[in-house]
Amino acid sequence: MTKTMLGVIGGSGLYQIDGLQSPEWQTVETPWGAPSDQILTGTLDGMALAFLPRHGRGHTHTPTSVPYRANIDALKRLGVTDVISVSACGSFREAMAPGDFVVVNQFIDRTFAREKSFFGPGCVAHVSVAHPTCPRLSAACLTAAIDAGITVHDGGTYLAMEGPQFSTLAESRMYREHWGADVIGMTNMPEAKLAREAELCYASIAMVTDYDSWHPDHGEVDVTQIIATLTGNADKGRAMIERLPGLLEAERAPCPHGCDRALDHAILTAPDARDPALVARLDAVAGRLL
Ligand SMILES: CSC[C@H]1O[C@H](OP(=O)(O)O)[C@H](O)[C@@H]1O
Ligand SMILES: Nc1ncnc2[nH]cnc12
Repeated sequence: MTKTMLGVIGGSGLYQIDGLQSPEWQTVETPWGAPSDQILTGTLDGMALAFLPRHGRGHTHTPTSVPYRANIDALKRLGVTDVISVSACGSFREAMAPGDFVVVNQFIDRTFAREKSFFGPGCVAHVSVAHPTCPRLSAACLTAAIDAGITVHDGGTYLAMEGPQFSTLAESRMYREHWGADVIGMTNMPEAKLAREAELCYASIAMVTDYDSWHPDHGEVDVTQIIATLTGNADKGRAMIERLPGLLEAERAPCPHGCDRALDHAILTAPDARDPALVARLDAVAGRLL
């Protein structure tokens, strides 16, 4: 049995968390370059936790420039078993109102300018992302949010766009009316896909900050308004995270949904045909099998 270690990736407005015992900002190097920032490690109610601000402290990374591979590799390298992704998002549903949380369980990936896999020529792998989030970890987040008094929606489809500009009105209407998306953001992809490749359980908690541009009564998206909503609700995210150690097993049984075994039958390249340099870079992500 492995010990549970939580990894929290904080999105816009969540650049640090308080209340950790033995907090330490650590520099982690990876074969994929530097993560977005140093990683804050410590314990929360006896459970090891690593926190990484996705855009860096000071918000220096754009959604496109976030080093997604380095971030996931660094968390895995530190021993993280379960990743909680916290993000801001726009809403396509009247009922998913600003300030509400959504436990995302599906994605439509419309990003196109990012490295999306740890694998490549010389070590080819195909993992399933049919169910891209971990139901066990998502259920714990849902309970934590309810316990923290947050209005939270159980399940939702997150459309990941490239950005950094927000959507046009026509795109917003198309995603909402024809594509069945519930929320929109710029960062959960390829993060979720990479977490699956790295055999990490992944849950996504999206905080609604706006109604994108489709809503007749709300006008267009305005980043000032988004930040105001985020700032006013930042404590909710922290309150949810604080409750997670009490809801997760300290000693981790194999994930009932197989997240931690995602690579079992995924690597296609024959052992003698593998590129040694790529295999070396995969030490943290796929060292279990390579
Ligand atoms: C601050 S508005 C746009 C920005 O906010 C979201 O970031 P994150 O997902 O990291 O919370 C959105 O995806 C954009 O990157
Ligand atoms: N409407 C929106 N579109 C894309 N990303 C967002 N992040 C917060 N609100 C957003």
